Amino acid sequence: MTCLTLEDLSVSLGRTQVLSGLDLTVGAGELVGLIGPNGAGKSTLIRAMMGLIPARGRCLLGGDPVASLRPGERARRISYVAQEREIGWPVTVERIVALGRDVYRKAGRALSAHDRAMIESAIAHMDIAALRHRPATDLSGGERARVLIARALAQDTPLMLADEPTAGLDPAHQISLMSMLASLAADGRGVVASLHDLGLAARWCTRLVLLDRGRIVADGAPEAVLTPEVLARVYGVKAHLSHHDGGLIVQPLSLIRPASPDSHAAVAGARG
Ligand SMILES: Nc1ncnc2c1ncn2[C@@H]1O[C@H](COP(=O)(O)OP(=O)(O)OP(=O)(O)O)[C@@H](O)[C@H]1O
Repeated sequence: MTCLTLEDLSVSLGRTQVLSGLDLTVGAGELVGLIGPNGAGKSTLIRAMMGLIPARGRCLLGGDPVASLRPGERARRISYVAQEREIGWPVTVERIVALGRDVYRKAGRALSAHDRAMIESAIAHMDIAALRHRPATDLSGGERARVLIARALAQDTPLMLADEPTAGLDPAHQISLMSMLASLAADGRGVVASLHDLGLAARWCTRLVLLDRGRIVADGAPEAVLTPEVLARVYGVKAHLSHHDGGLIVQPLSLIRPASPDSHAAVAGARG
């Protein structure tokens, strides 16, 4: 089943064309890692998938144009973890996570037993039980990130879009988060996460989509996308690639040279 379809999607911000002619489908059961250098367009793409910025072409959510959905309907179908982790109000962590259930409740109605169960499950998955009564404004960056991911989890949507969800997390919480995203996908949801850590992307994602200067230059299994040639041309790095427990290990080692201007054409053959 397809969760999300992009057809010839392009986005301009100001006078700059940031995304150009993207075609992509995300299926139920996929954990798609969106990778690419700084400025490649990952956040812009996630925001366009959410219908938060105007785009040309089509972005369909289960067949419906995302821009046509009312905010409440969209929030029942996609959860979104933004790159920004600012929390403006000094409300408790528990209340922030509970906001994820607001999309299912009429204003003023009490939380149902199911709402409470989803909130508790999200709190447990993100290991924030000890923080639940703390004002969210007093938390560290990584703690705040885990609270905002828990809110998205509590939303319990068929598709989750997460913009750099592992940024600022310690290694244990990074692994625990990626494992949880993989279980969401294994349960039949679609998950798209932008990632800079190529090791995590290779280890956990079922598929990688590599963006470079607003275009998809590779799309496929981690082994097909993260080749030495692609890493050199798109990121300008030499990396050590190996296998452990049947999974790909990627460790960037050194700079080669900046990605060349003709990198789009050169790596086009890696498209899946
Ligand atoms: N409002 C804007 N007007 C013009 N250009 C913009 C605007 N917002 C973003 N951009 C440009 O769009 C490009 C893509 O930005 P985006 O944040 O999507 O990249 P990214 O891949 O998420 O980068 P990073 O890995 O650094 O977070 C960048 O070159 C950025 O400078």
